[in-house]
Order: sequence, then C-alpha cells, then structure tokens
Amino acid sequence: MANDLPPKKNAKDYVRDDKAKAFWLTSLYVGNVSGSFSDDVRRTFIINLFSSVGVIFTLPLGVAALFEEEYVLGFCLLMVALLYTANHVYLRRTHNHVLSGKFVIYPLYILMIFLIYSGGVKGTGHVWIYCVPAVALFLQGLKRGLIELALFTLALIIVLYFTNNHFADFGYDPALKSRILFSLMVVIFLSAIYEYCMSRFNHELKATSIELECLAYMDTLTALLNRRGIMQRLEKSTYQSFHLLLADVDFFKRVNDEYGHDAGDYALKELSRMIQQSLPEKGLAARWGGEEFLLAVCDCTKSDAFDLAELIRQEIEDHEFVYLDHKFRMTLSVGVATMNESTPLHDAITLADDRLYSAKRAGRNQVRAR
Ligand SMILES: Nc1nc2c(ncn2[C@@H]2O[C@H](COP(=O)(O)OP(=O)(O)OP(=O)(O)O)[C@@H](O)[C@H]2O)c(=O)[nH]1
Repeated sequence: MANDLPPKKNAKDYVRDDKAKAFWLTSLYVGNVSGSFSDDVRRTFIINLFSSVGVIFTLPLGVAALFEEEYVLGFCLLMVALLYTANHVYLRRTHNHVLSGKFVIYPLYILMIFLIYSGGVKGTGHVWIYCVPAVALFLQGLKRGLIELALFTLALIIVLYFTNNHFADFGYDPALKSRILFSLMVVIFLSAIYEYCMSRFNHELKATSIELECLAYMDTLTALLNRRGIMQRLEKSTYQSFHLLLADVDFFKRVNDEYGHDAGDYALKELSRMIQQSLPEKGLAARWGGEEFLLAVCDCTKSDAFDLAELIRQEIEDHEFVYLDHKFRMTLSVGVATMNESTPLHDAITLADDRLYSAKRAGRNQVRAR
C-alpha cells in the first residue's frame, strides 16, 4: 500500500511549486494578485484571459492566412494579435480593466464584421461570431452589452444583405445568411440570461457580504460599533495619540431585576443614543461589553477628554429613563486614559479599565483620569 502513495515532497519542491504558482498567478492576474477575488481582480483576470485567447487564435490564423495568400485578412488578424498583446502589457502596467476591456471588444466587433464580409479563410469567417455575445455582455454589462449587440446584429444584416460581400463566392445556400442571424440571436438571448443571473447573484452576494460585515463590526442592539469594530478602527488609526473613555453603567443589574430585561435593553439603546449625540465629530463610540461603552476622541487635550466624560456622566445622571409606565435613573462610572507613543493601545485600554474600577470603588457616578 505504501508504494501507492505519491512521492514525498521536500522543501525544495514546495519552493519550486510556489514559484510556479506565483508565476502563473502573476501572468494571469497581470500582477494584480491580492488576497481576495474582488470584482476588480476578477475583471482584470478575465480581460487578460480574453486578450490572451485572442492572441492565441488570431496569431496562428493570421500567419495561416498569409500562407494562403489572403493578405488583407492575414494583416487584419496579425494587427488584432498585436493589439491584444499590447493590451496585455497595458493591463499589466495600469490594471485599468475598464479601458482594457474596450480594447478587447471594439476590435472584436470590427474583426467579426470583416470576417463576415470577406468570408475569412475558405469561407469559414462566420463560425467565429458566436464568441461575441458572451464577451460583449461580460465587458459592457447587460444593458449596454445588449444595445451594442443589437447594433452589431444590425451591422451584420447590412453586410450580409446590402453589400457586395464574398458570401456567394463560396457556393453557400442563401438560407445560410438568415440561419447565421437567427442562431446569433439565440446565442445572444442565452448569454443575456446567463449574464442577468450572474449579475443578480453577484449583487445579492455583495449585499449579503455588506450585511455580514455590518453584523461583524456593529452591535445589533445599540447600532454602535462592537468591540471588534472599534478595535479594528483604533488599530488602523493613523493618529499618534487619542483618549479613551471607558464607561460602565452603575448597578445596571438592578434595572433588569426591577423593570425587566426589555427595560434594560431600552435603557442601553437610550444611553447609546445620548453618548453618540455628545460625541465630537471625529470620535468613536462602541458597546464594549454588556453595559460597558468605549469612546475614543482625538484632536483634544486630556483635560478636554475628561470634560467630555464628565459632561456625558452629568447628562445621564440628569436624564429620566421612561419605559412603559416605569421611570428610573441611572449613573455612569468612567475611566479615562491616553494612547500615545509611550502607552500603546492595549496598555491604554487596561489603564482606562483600572481607572474605571477605581471610580467604582470610590463610590461610582464619577470620572477618573488618574
Ligand atoms: N437588558 C440587558 N441586560 C444586559 C445586557 N448585557 C448585559 N446585561 C446585564 O448587565 C448586568 C451587569 O451586571 P453587573 O456586571 O453585576 O454590573 P452592575 O449591576 O452594573 O454593577 P456595577 O458594574 O458593579 O456597578 C447583568 O445583569 C447582565 O445581565 C443586555 O444586552 N441587555
């Protein structure tokens, strides 16, 4: 049985595999290799594939046409191959998939019209037009793609029926013209259904991912950031220094015990609203835990931060909470600390927590900044 197992890889094999993988990824994604398969990365990847497939087909067909002494056709195919190669380079340099997509689709329309007009190599030109709908709808989107495909079909009708094209030279039945048009319309219709389903699916996926992100970073009861949400913002913050206010409701258990859990929930929402209202423009507020809130303020002195904590504490002390026929009051204890070069974020949070509990021990309903 042991002989059936694949040979064990050593470290060098893994490094080689990784290099090969990186090479293919960098080539296909034209250097746009990010961790996520975002819409931009996906479009860059697919447009690069369209360009590469375009070169793979047009280059040998162009050379073959030259050998067959179809010089105009050969020249056109080689020009398209050159254009798609240049597009690959452009995409690699700029990652501008919007413009790059146009470099793919418009030459494709022109080439197809030319193939229908000239008949291509030995009258086979028309077999290539069925790749147009999928490419047009992907690159231009459903609405614009359908408009362009309608214009493309119109151009084909004109070329097929109203020009001195080379169709008759190959001995085709005249009915082939209408069959080409009808089958193209069927492919357009099927590609449009596919594109519609894909864009709806993508749209719903995006909406769900936004919703999930909100759930991951927001507290659903109070609509404030949650602990993960504020930590993410603070860790990413470019501010060298900011002040943290850690506030905890005093004897909140009593509200639940005396008036019920719903009254407790109402009080938390009302408290969050009041905190949010008092917050300066660039400040952040989060529900840190059950009845604990973390506020972060910047562009002010520590004394300003202390005054803000005192203002919030006073407002809450003065506020009468009314839930159904219950009226009650609540107070807050607050610990203030500063995050700066000498006190990193996690140390500042611990400091604010220590100060909060020293405010609790000192009798609650007060702010401590040292
Ligand atoms: N209604 C409601 N209650 C909550 C929620 N989260 C936590 N709590 C309650 O908050 C209370 C916190 O109680 P304690 O930790 O004893 O603190 P406290 O009563 O505020 O007392 P001190 O902090 O010592 O002043 C508990 O009864 C929890 O059930 C919530 O989302 N809704």
